[in-house]
Amino acid sequence: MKREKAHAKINLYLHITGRRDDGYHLLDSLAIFAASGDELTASAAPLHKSHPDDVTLEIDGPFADGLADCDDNLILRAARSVKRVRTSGLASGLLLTLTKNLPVASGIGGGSADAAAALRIMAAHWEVDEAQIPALARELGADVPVCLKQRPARMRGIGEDLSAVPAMPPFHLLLVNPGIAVSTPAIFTSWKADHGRFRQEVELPPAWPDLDALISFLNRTTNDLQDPARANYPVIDQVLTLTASLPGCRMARMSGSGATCFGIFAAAEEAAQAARQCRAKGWWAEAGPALT
Ligand SMILES: C[C@@](CO)(OP(=O)(O)O)[C@H](O)COP(=O)(O)OP(=O)(O)OC[C@H]1O[C@@H](n2ccc(N)nc2=O)[C@H](O)[C@@H]1O
Ligand SMILES: Nc1ncnc2c1ncn2[C@@H]1O[C@H](COP(=O)(O)OP(=O)(O)O)[C@@H](O)[C@H]1O
Repeated sequence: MKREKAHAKINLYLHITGRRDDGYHLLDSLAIFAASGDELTASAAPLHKSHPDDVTLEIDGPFADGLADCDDNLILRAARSVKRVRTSGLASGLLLTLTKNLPVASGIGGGSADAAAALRIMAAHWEVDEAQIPALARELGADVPVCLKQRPARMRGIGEDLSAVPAMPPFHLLLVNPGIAVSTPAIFTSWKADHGRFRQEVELPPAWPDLDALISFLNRTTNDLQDPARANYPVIDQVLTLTASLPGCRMARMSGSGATCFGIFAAAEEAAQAARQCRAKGWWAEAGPALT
């Protein structure tokens, strides 16, 4: 049995720097990963001639219902991509079980992280040239490449142009989602309708020696998708206001196209206490170390 964690991706900042002819937006974003995540387990299964993907997917966990209407899970799309590039026949199929711990359509790339985890598992299980995996990831979605390694990275292009970032100090993340699913394309469209202006790329410092340095850097950045998301979903304002007010919170911001917001904390216990207070509002909230 093989087990892979599909960690939540957090955009610490997200600037829109341009737009391609196909409508995709060019980004400059600093992505990191949280301890929270989905889990994907795989075990070998007999081959079924009738099953086109040689993969069977079962879904459990607290947010499994959020995928009930999804007729083409990114994990199965990843399986079909791998099938195209496999170099040999199969000795066995795969039974995959996704434990869906992350809210769906929530700005923390859960589906992308699941797809990347599936690519890692299937590349190891079947004979696949590792060098082909990044191209498959790019085809599956703009956020999938960064989720392959799950390490802090600067994302440019539409997300596929990845580069290393200065070392980060350790810190703790609070993730809060008020229970609404947000459509990524709709938020990009709202940004445009709101006359969003393209930004210059950010200049990264050579290092962030401590959390104060990281916070003061982040305070000079923004998430360009936050205002359009807040305008569409006022509850995001409530999440940001509460998160920012909780003891020990050094900054609060929305991730990706929302609605999940994050708080940055120096101390684990303060982040854990903040999560309890957010859960008392009926929101999903988790706290844990940032994977810096
Ligand atoms: C906004 C971000 C920031 O990391 O995160 P999430 O909110 O999804 O977590 C990502 O760029 C989302 O990546 P992902 O969710 O994989 O996007 P895709 O499936 O490739 O694209 C969905 C749709 O979003 C829009 N899109 C996506 C990425 C991008 N750079 N520009 C875009 O305009 C397009 O309308 C596209 O049709
Ligand atoms: N394994 C998966 N987990 C989550 N969403 C998935 C998955 N497979 C397909 N999807 C679809 O992808 C969309 C984006 O989901 P997700 O990655 O959770 O959000 P976001 O792009 O906001 O970070 C959802 O609307 C869902 O229908």
